[in-house]
This record gives sequence, structure tokens and C-alpha cells, in this order.
Amino acid sequence: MTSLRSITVGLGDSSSATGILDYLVRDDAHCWIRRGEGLVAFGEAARFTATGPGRFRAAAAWWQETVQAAQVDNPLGTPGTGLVAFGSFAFSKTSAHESRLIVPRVVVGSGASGAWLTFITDDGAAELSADRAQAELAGWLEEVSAEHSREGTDSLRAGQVSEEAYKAAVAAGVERIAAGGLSKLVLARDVVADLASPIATAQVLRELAARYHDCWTYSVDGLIGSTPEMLIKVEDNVARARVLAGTLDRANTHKIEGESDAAYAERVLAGSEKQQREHEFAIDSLTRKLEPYTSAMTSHSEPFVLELPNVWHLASDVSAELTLEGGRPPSSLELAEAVHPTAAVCGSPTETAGALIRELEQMDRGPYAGPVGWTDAAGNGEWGIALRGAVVETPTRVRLYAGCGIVEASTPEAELAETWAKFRPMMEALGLRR
Ligand SMILES: C=C(O[C@H]1C=CC=C(C(=O)O)[C@@H]1O)C(=O)O
Repeated sequence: MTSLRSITVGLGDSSSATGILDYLVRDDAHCWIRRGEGLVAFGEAARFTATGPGRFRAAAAWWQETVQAAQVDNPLGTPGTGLVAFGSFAFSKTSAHESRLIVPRVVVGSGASGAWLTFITDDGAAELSADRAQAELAGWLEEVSAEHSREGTDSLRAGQVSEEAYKAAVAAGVERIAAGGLSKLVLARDVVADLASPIATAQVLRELAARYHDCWTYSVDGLIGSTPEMLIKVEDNVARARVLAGTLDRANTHKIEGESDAAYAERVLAGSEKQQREHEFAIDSLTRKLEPYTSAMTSHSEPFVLELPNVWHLASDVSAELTLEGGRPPSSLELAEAVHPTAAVCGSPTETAGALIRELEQMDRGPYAGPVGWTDAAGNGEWGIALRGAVVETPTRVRLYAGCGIVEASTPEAELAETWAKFRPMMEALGLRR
């Protein structure tokens, strides 16, 4: 095991209109950004990978050992400062995709209490000072990535699941729900973008972060996107989640004359029994799995309508006080394992839906719909669900994923159309058309 050393220094009030996005200038950066705040990181000081059902536990154990062996100088002590690891986890315990934690070399962070800079090294003799940290950051910022020219020759093709195969899977899913044994199932598909010139990841992420500022824009080792769904966030003794399920496309509306956007979304989305049922399964699965770790939990009694540039969603925010064990709350990684996968990305009951997804989807979801985010040494962290995203497989090949909750009232055509609405954020950021 490498022993890491780190120093964190305050960056004063370095706030600009674009905030942390000013640092998102390299395609190889890791990031976690919402509303101009978050983390941008460069380089790799350490890495852990795992597959299988024990992937979360193994990652949590590795992180604990790494933290214990590290020498950390962090006078700030707030969430996200000091030693951090970015991570992404495979959706499925049967996936061949490697789940990973990556400790970067340099992290720039910004939050409610200001901005900071962390320098991390595995060199036992390296000088740990504010000047050294600033010099390391300057070194990473010396070389910025080019933008993508978008010559119009980029193209989109079917991935592992064609449109026809997707509709057939939805129809089969509806039949299985009607036959009993499960109430909800989430089925996904992929499309592949072939780019004429290498992807300009930083440019794509900046566009996503600027447009989807209510979402969490992420980049971890080739997994990129902007998710509207927070699986679990831990800050000291409090856990929070944003549960989504139930979707209405904003590009294809059928409003009554004079009806406002908000009134239309209320009527068609919040007023739909099918969408409300889809949402109920998702919120129930999250609260049921989180409950054993909490002493008090609050959530809205009714979901609210969340407006994003591409879709409206039914959303519920959950907040919970965590129970202390041995004086400590459970870590964000432990809780991510406990609550993943919720019925927003798997179904209900979980085991039955998971087995049926493997049978009907016929694709390895890889990191799509798995937890993506970061943890700090104290166990604070944010783990979103890797939705509205893509995997950069090669510099010119990008695989996009999207899925939909299926209930007994679902129809294949409508669910197929919904996947296109969910591909839209990435397609637009990549400059792609159907
Ligand atoms: C599975 C996805 O979205 C989930 C999150 C929000 C709404 C959903 C829905 O209405 O089906 C999905 O459960 C996806 O974006 O690929």
C-alpha cells in the first residue's frame, strides 16, 4: 500500500461568475460540479479497482486503509477538503466493468465556505507547502485541451440494444409485470457516437455544467455526464438524497391553449397515476434501505416537479440524521452500497428486477446507473447515480446510455421516445443530431 501525504490550503475568495468551471480546462480532469461549486481534480496518486458483489466493501476497506496510512495536513476540515477519492461503481454485481476509486494529485474545491487547493503525493520526500501546492496546480493548468471543431461528420448508431430490441424488451417487461412477481422494472439501452475528431471532454462538461446547473456534472476516468439524481450525500451526521422517477419530455408537449409549462407538467406528470406509481417505488426503496442507518428521516409527502432543460421529473428530496456507531456515522461509501440500486434504476422488488434486467436487456450496463462521485477521509461524500451520461471508450467513440421505469401501464413506443429525451443532454453537448 502506498502511503500518501497531502496538504490543503485556502484559496481565499477566488470566486468568479463561472466559479470552479474556470479550472475545467483539461480533458483528463476529474470533476463533480453543481451550480458553479464542487471539485475539479488532476492526475492520479493512487487507484483501486474491483468487480463483483464485494466491490463496494473492498473499495471502502481500501479507502480506510489509505486514509489511516496517510499523513494529512488539512487545517480546513470541511467536507471535500484534505484527502479525497473520486469513484465510479458498476451498476451490476455481475458486470465485467471495473469499479474504481482514484486519488488525484491536485484538487481544487469550492463550496459555501470558500475555495481550497489540495496537493497529494506518494513521494515521502516531497515538500508539502502552500507554494508547492500552487506550483503543482499551475503545472496542470499550463496545458489546456483543444475544443472540438464539430465538422458535422459525427454520427450516431445503435449500440448493443437496437430500438426494436428495446421495444421488445419493454413489451416483455410489461407482460412479466402483469403476470405478477414484480411491480416495476427499469430497462435501458445504449447508442454509440462516432466522432470525426477526438472528443473535447472539458468543453462537453463545461456545456453540461452551464446548461444543467441543477444537476451534478461528473467526470471520472472516462465516465462523463450530468445527473439529476443524488443517490446519497453525507455531510457530517446528515444524509440527503434526491429521488427521481416519472418523466415528461419538454421537447414534445401537448399543451391546452394558454396553459403554462408549469401547469402542463402538473397536469400531465404529477396528475398521472402511472408516473406517481413509478415514483412511489423509487422513493420507497430508498427510504427503506436508508432507514436502518438513521435516527430521523424527512421527505416531502408528495413529489414535486423538477424542471430540467430536456425533461420534467417527479422528484422527492430526503434528508436523514445518521445513527452513530462507535461515535461515527456510516460513511458515504457504506451508504452508497446500502441504497444502491434503488427502484429508479433497477425495479421492485430489487432482486427479481435485477435478474429480469439481465435477461431482457442483454447488455452490460458498465458504470451506467451505478454510483459516481467522491468521498473524503472523514467519510463525507456525494454519490450521484450515473445517468444522462456516457463512457468515452476511445477518443472518437462515445457510448451513451438511457433507461426508463416500466410499470404495467407502460408502452414500448412511449418508453423508446423517453430514452431519446434522456439522451438529449449528452447529444446536445456533443453536438449530435438523431
Ligand atoms: C434510468 C434513467 O432515469 C431514471 C431517473 C429518473 C426518471 C426515470 C424514469 O422516469 O423512468 C428513471 O427512473 C435514465 O436516465 O437513464
